[in-house]
Amino acid sequence: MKEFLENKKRLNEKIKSVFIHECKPVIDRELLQSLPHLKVIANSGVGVDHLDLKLIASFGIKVTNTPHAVSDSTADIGMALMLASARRLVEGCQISVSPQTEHFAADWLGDEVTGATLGIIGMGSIGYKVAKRAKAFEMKILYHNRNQRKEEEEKAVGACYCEKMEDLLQQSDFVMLVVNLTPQTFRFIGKRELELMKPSATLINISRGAVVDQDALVEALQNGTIKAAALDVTYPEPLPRDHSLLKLKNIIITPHIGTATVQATRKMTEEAVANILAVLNGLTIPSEVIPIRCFREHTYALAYLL
Ligand SMILES: O=C(O)[C@H](O)CO
Repeated sequence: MKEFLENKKRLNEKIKSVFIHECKPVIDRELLQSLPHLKVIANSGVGVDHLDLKLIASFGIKVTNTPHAVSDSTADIGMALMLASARRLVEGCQISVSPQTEHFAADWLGDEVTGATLGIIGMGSIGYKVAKRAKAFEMKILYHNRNQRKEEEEKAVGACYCEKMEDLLQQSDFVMLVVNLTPQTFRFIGKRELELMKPSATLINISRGAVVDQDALVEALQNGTIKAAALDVTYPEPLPRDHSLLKLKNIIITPHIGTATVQATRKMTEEAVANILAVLNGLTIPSEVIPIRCFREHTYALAYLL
């Protein structure tokens, strides 16, 4: 145990120095070579686009994530962004605190989500939680899933499957992105896709910033191709202060807070610990991430095991 703690301290020192120098710990070949006893990288969160899974696997190191812990809080952020955008909550808040409040126009109107069509792109566990919430708001739900049709989930929430994403884009009042970032979903929503959307539609992104072509989004928001956007994720994060997206009025941007709740943080830690213990004890790993083609940016947590 003493040795374990000493090694952990040494690892923490190493990781800390990477944080200090680069503001994010890059898990590269050099770092992995310097950690010959590393057994598992336990990611706190579901997205692993920041990890080079093949490289890590080539060192015999396991990668795990926490898909169950994040689904409620991330689905809540999706709903919060949709409602805030539809009801112009941020603008309303600004009007309330501005000295010009008395000039508040009586025709200042938002939209109701009740009865509107929500198109969910990516019906994984977060997408499904979004659909359950949208059902309670009496929305019409469409979904597109690249891998497989989810018939059970479809029935449970009364969702309609769109085999072609184009159909979903053309019919939805709100389009919510809930896909993983992979080479296949990189810039998944570009000029063409935005042009397929209704001019009255809103794009909501709770997945990863790079899923959207941000230049095309700026253009679409400036020229009225779509009505508004609500993003919890951008590329990069945070956006440079002079970025065009930050100058637009018809956008809400939050700083990637999908999992930033007390409850999700506790659940992520519990899930990560369960994963680590399973690797240590040679048991079935609750949430192992199998290497596929992936993106790599940074990582959140490392577990150093003897
Ligand atoms: O991937 C996740 O779970 C969240 O976006 C936190 O990074």
